[in-house]
Amino acid sequence: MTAALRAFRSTSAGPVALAVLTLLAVVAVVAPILWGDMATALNPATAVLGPSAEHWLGTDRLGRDVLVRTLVATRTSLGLGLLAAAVAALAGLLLGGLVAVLSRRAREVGLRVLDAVLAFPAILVAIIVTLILPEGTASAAVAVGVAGTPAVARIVVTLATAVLARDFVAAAWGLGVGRPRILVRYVLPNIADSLAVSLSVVAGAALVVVSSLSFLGVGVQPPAFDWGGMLSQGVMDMYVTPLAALAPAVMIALAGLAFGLAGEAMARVANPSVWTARRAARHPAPAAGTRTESDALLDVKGLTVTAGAGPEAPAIVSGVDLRVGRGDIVGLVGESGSGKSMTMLAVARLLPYPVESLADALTLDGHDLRAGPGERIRRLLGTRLALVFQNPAACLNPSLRLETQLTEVPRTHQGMNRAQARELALAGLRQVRVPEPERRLRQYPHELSGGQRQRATIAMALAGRAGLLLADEPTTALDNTLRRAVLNLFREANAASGTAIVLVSHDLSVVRGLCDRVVVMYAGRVVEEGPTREVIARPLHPYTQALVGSTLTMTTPLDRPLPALDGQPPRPGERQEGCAFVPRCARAEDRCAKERPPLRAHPGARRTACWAVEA
Ligand SMILES: Nc1ncnc2c1ncn2[C@@H]1O[C@H](COP(=O)(O)OP(=O)(O)OP(=O)(O)O)[C@@H](O)[C@H]1O
Repeated sequence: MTAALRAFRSTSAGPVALAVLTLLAVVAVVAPILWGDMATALNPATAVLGPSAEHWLGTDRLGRDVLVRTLVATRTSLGLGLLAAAVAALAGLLLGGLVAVLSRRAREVGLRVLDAVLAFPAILVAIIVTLILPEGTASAAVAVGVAGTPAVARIVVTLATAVLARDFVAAAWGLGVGRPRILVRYVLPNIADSLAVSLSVVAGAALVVVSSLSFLGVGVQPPAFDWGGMLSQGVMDMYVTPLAALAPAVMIALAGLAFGLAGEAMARVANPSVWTARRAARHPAPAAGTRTESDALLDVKGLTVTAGAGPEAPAIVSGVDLRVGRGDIVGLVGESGSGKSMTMLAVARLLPYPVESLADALTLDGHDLRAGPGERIRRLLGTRLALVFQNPAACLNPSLRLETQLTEVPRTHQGMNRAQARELALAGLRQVRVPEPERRLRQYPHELSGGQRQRATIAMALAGRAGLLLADEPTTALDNTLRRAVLNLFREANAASGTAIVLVSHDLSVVRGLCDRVVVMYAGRVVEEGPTREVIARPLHPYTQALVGSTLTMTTPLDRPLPALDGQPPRPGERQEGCAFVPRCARAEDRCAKERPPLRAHPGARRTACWAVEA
């Protein structure tokens, strides 16, 4: 069973929808074979009878068994509903896709036309189209499909417009990729999940509208019959045999509801953060926020991060220990892909799907964080942990003004009123040297430059006065002067409020200027750690030596190129048994490829994982 199907079934609506739809499908296949003749056989002698042992739901005015006819009508009703949904989906997809990739002005016109058509009730449009189309059972379904097309097209345009605004599509336009290809290769795959959800709801609605047409007498024509037609006839004998109307009505409601519930379950599957969070909560772990004995502010032991669940999932981070005391400033360095960001995201419980984590210990201020994103954990992380990410756009809500975002934490967690929180936000923006801070507060994130957005997120992180700041490449988007100013701010926050900081960087010079201690990661593991000055002055691990050797310092001779480390680190899933650095290591011995060196202690509070370094 795939993860998605498992997830579908794990929702409360999923199993019900699945069971009802399966039952309906079986009935649609089997009932016409078993009772097809019985459902149409006329018998005036048994007309309009109430329920009996022979006719459980009674008979209609032509003496036909209501239960048998209701079951046999399942095939026509479901078939026509699905046909209508398929027509609406296909035509809507084509029309919506076409409008979405038009030039901006033409798209606006297309949208207004769609909105105007949508103002007409779909059933009216369906009746008009039915009258135009040649008579036949499928005509009603096609008419309902045509009537549903503008609604699907509108959904497609809305979803596609959001994708078209993303950077990777802009890059594709820039490379000269044509409109049809943009639509098929770039837009459709990225809206498929949301679209699938909408289409299952459309299928339910289409079934109801097809039945309504038959009820009104313009849909399925006798001798063919569906639930809508049966309902129409049943209503005439409502006061004698109410079940003749009730049975098809219940089936229409049941099928419509099942499609709707399937849509809801699919919506939850399309948003994996919902169900992965639930699954995480089921992992055996201590109760949320349980206090432990650890005296460190952040204590991570044996952290493993995998790209997916189960023993086969490739390990991104393996057995990382990270201890941060109150007021400590720790640097986390390593090449791109070494797992620095994943370690940070695991601590903040923000790993993206399908990445998962396990740890022997994961405590913040003595509270166990492993029990998943419960309310207590969320409050704990919200008050004691602040985050600055590499990509500032990802941290700011595009639909809220800066003022709302910057004042949220002080108002929620520090009990400040609006004016006090605004003053604090202004001071924060001035500290990070954002020009015209009053005006900026009234602006939305898209009105700021990338560097200004980054500084705003730093101001936001510092405003919360959290005990621990996780900063992932916080100065990458900034020029040299601003970089120094931001690092000074971190230093001041640390000195004034004792804020502990974990600074993720691939730039050793940034770490050297700020951090007391440095942790070096390679291929998802810690390979060296110790006091920053000591590690940089006398690196023990061959990888750290290469890293230090390739960093520009005041004493670096400028007449020679900087030494660079050849080769690439192994990717997750490609890592071998022994030391992952072996293919690039000049000091590798036989043992290194077979046995992974453990992190061993060395004098001066240092640790390194290398067989070539004397213990
Ligand atoms: N969503 C994801 N699913 C699966 N693997 C992922 C995902 N995101 C990242 N990875 C993998 O995790 C590994 C570590 O990534 P991570 O972002 O932690 O590295 P990093 O050391 O922070 O690098 P950088 O300095 O480039 O940010 C990479 O090899 C990457 O391919």
